[in-house]
Amino acid sequence: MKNHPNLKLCLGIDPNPNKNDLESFRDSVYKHMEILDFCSSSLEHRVIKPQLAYFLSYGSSGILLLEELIARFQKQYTIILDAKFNDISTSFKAYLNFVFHSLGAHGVTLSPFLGEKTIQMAYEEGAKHCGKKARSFVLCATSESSQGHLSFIQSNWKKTLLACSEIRNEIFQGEESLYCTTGVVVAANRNEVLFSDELKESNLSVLAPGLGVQSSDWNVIRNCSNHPNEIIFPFSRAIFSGGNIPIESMNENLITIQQYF
Ligand SMILES: O=c1ccn([C@@H]2O[C@H](COP(=O)(O)O)[C@@H](O)[C@H]2O)c(=O)[nH]1
Repeated sequence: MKNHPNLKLCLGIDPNPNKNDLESFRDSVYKHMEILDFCSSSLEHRVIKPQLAYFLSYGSSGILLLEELIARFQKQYTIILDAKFNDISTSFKAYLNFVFHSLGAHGVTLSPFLGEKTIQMAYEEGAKHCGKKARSFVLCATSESSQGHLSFIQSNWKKTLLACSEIRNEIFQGEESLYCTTGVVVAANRNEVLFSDELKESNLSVLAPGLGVQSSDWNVIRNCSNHPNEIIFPFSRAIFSGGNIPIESMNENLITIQQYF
């Protein structure tokens, strides 16, 4: 990590206990928090990515726990809510209020399906609330995607990159210190996009999920060491295993992964 400041390890918060009850979920969330407490001084880049779906599945009790987690770690960490939100702009504004105002997260993942206006809103709202700490990521090339009729959605990834970088240039008008707040999701197993000239020239920040349990080739991290973009690699199950393993094992997993950075 010290040698490659563009590469950032992100702790993915996906609490998913084997037992399907609120008490087990709460225990799992608190185990994640224990590691976050422990890491808040030792990790060089402190980025976390809570997956909204797991919290939502416990209704209002899950959301209360998410609020607690974000309030507790908001200062030490950059918090990206993995929610993949979008809607028409009036409704999307309410999603953004939830992320940046009610929760106090620093960024969100969003779908580009409804067009440029909502991407602009997400990038602007992030910078307005969190300045340089903001990070919002538009889905571009995901770790799972259609191989059938719907593959057209992602086959135009170059246009997604172009749209995002043009929106960023338009919003920030050369204020380059804010460029890092705007990004795209390009999964770590999407080499054709991750190592493309288009992505490198875009200067967009990259959220690259898909390592850990989804792929065993963690060398992609080292292969990115000369990449010009900021690349954030989230690891969830490979560290926390949904919260189903002892804290000591989580720590060991984290140490193994850190060696790749
Ligand atoms: O393309 C994508 C976009 C998002 N995700 C999310 O990232 C984590 C991955 O968890 P791991 O346990 O590290 O595999 C999860 O929350 C996904 O919803 C993704 O995997 N791929």
